[in-house]
Formats: sequence, C-alpha cells, structure tokens
Amino acid sequence: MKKVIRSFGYAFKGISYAYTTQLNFRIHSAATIIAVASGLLLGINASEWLWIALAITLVTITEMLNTAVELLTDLTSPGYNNKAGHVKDISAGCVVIAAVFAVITAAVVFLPKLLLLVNHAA
Ligand SMILES: Nc1ncnc2c1ncn2[C@@H]1O[C@H](COP(=O)(O)OP(=O)(O)OP(=O)(O)O)[C@@H](O)[C@H]1O
Repeated sequence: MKKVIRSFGYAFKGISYAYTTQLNFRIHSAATIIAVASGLLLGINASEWLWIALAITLVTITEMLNTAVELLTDLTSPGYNNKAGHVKDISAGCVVIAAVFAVITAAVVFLPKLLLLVNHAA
C-alpha cells in the first residue's frame, strides 16, 4: 500500500513540475477551469460532459508528454541536432492536434447554447 501511495506522490510531483515550469500547461489549466465553469453555467448534459472531459484529458496528457519529451531530448542531445529538433517539433505537433480537437469540441458543445442565450436576451 505504501508503494502505491509513494507512486501517486511521484505522479503528482510530475504534474506539479509541468504546472510550475510550463506556461502552456498553466494556460491549458485556465482553459480547463473556464470550460468546466461554462459547462456548469450552461447546464450541459452527460454526453457533452464526456466530450469536454475527453478534450481536457487529451490536451493535458499531450502537454505533459511534450514536457517529458523536451526534457529527455535536452538530456540526450544538449547540442544542436536535426533529429532532436524533429522530435521536439513532432511532440509539439501532438499538443496542437489535441488543442484543435478541444477548440472544435468546445465550439460544438457551447456555441449553440451561447447563441440561444444571446437570442433570448435580444
Ligand atoms: N537540440 C536541438 N537541436 C535542434 N533543434 C532544436 C533543439 N532543441 C530545440 N530545437 C528546436 O527549437 C524548437 C523549440 O525548442 P525548445 O526546447 O525551446 O521548446 P519550446 O517549445 O520552446 O519549449 P519550452 O519553452 O517549454 O522549453 C524545437 O521545436 C526545435 O525545432
């Protein structure tokens, strides 16, 4: 049991490292808070919550893996190396793909509800 708790401790250390060192991770965390608050305010349904949760999870995981890949690349290839550059670019590309998915998901879930609110107010 102690071992499991210790493993969770290491995992949270990793999340905390990504949060404190990566500006993009903090931006994504702020976007997560905005998405959850919007979901609560607009009263989205269970399947919409699942899509939002999937988008948040994908962005968070890719951002953390990107941080790990950057660290590992700097460790194994501190000097300039074409392949090291490609590794970092591909890793960053994964984050962009997840972020595009998140933006599309947010638009599909929230836009119709926001437009309805605007129409009601007008
Ligand atoms: N060792 C290297 N060899 C060749 N190109 C590199 C190397 N390190 C970085 N690059 C290039 O510079 C880009 C930016 O790298 P950098 O390590 O600054 O990442 P970053 O996205 O700015 O991340 P962060 O700001 O979180 O450190 C990479 O995507 C890559 O194209």
